[in-house]
Amino acid sequence: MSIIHLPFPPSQPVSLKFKPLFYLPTCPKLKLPLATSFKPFCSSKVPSYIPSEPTTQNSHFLSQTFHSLNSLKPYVLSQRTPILFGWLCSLVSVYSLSKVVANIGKASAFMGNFDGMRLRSEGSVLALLVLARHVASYWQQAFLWDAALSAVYEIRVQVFNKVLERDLAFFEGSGGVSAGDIAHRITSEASDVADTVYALLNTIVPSTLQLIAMGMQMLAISPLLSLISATVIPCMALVIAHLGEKLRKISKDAHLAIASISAYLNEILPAILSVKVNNAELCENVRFQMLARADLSAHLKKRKMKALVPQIIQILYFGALCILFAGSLAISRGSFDSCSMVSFLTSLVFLIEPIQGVGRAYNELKQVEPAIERLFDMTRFKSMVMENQDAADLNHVAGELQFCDISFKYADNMPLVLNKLNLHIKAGETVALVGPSGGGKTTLAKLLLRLYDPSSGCIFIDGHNIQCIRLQSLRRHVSLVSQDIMLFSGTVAENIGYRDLMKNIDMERVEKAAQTANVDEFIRKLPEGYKTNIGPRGSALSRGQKQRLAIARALYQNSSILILDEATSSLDSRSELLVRQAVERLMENHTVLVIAHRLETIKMAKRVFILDDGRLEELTPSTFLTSQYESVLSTGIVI
Ligand SMILES: Nc1ncnc2c1ncn2[C@@H]1O[C@H](COP(=O)(O)OP(=O)(O)OP(=O)(O)O)[C@@H](O)[C@H]1O
Repeated sequence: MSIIHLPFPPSQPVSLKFKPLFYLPTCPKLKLPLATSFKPFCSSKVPSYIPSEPTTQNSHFLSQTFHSLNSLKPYVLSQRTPILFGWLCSLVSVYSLSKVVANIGKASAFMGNFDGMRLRSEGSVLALLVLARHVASYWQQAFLWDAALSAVYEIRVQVFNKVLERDLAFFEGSGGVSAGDIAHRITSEASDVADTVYALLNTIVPSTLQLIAMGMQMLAISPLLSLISATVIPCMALVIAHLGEKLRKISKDAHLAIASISAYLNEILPAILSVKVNNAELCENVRFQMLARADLSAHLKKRKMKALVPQIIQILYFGALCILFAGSLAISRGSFDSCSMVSFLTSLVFLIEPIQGVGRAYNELKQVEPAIERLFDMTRFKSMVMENQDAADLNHVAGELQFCDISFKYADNMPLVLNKLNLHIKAGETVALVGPSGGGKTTLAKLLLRLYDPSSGCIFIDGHNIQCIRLQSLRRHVSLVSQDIMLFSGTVAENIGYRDLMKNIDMERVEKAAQTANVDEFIRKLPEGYKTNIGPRGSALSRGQKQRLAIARALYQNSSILILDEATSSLDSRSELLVRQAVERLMENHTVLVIAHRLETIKMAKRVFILDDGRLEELTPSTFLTSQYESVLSTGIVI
């Protein structure tokens, strides 16, 4: 292993469980290892992979608990049947336990009198009762887990559904939430919610039943002793509430720390090629160590607190038990027999058990509150791209496009990307958009698909304002072949026929689209032809093959309007020819808005527009190929 020599003396070892690769000084604020060369990442705080969230720390902790419980309520109520069965089982379990407690005193008396016969019969009754308690307890847990996991299944599905409904702005831009963070909330944090729902369900009825049953037993034996025992409960409740609140705050940091790791990994692993070619392994290692270190510290704090809470409760519990035990002995002298004494103390032990259970459930709820907030936060939003109530479906679209006085900026504090832009494209026409990088070409395409709405101005398709067309209908008639090719894990056929993934993919149409896109020959050479899996994001394919597959998908969709955001990177001449032929066929019978980067593509267009600084200017093909050719080149078109 090579040793990395850093330009400063080693100070503090990175105290992780694995062997440290190198030693780094500590970032004082965070107690994180800091390499001077990586200062940008940790000059003041851990790199943020999740956007800062609205802080709710000032609101009252009980209102947060109610808020969290309110969010869970409809999902838990939908699981009434297993919950009721679980609670019925808990009734049987508690009934058996109270009988055990009552009989155990009698059994101890027969044991003292050496009455073998009575002892045997009482013993078998006790054994049956114990068995009944365990069987009922098993079914209680099985039913309540069923309810908790099913409720979280419903939550997951609903949250993911809402995430899909969110505007594109939620996922991109400087305030965008990273895919890793969303994945973490829906997977790991939702699992924590299931544990809490179970703990709550297991507490509400079973613990209350046990508390009542044991309390009644005790009251029947000695009301005075029971009253003294009852004073312990509010004291323990106060301590548990205080510790629970502390745990909630610590848990929030732990949730954010692990979500940051997840977001980071989701960003870096798909870009592993860039990491390798830039020799950035060391840099990424340090970045990961910083995030892992922050997570280590946050989780250690949480675990320590979680370990401390039961200890404090146990000490209180045993302390109270000892005092009560001594008190009971003193008071009981002469007031009730030893048999009642055994029953009273056994009831007391089983009375404290549900109190501990309530404490545990409360702590579970407190530590999962941040996860519940983060999960449901994604479902509370007001969409910026709204569908009009009277929006209509378009059955047939010829493809005429009109952009009228379109202005747009991504946020109020950002500059205009498009500035009073006007463009008219006739049905079936191919128009090329060229211009410098960042000129707003992709933004214009996003507006046409209503991924964003313009700040002012209107877009018309066949004379219909797109704000009056149902979103589904609009996106059925407008297809996008994006520069970032959007392929998924799955077979070639599923990728081409993506639109019909939930229906029956029409294989005849898939093959026709593939032939038109010049990709059929290649597909047939794959080990399983159209059934070959193309790997994550189509990683088993070359760039040219991916592009042609994306074109085949657009052809399969058969939309009247196509937006082709041409990839900037050049291909070898054969692949280029195959892609160009595919694009040419794509242009037949479609209205095509091509964001062009190659001269060959530009030549295919009927009209060429340059989009620069938010303004649009038409270039005639003759001027484009002569006098303005150089200037267009200098604006960033790759030929
Ligand atoms: N989600 C976003 N949030 C904020 N600003 C954005 C967002 N997307 C793009 N921009 C900004 O809007 C401007 C136009 O971007 P756009 O992607 O439309 O340019 P483009 O002409 O397509 O560039 P290229 O040819 O490099 O793809 C750029 O300045 C860019 O930084």
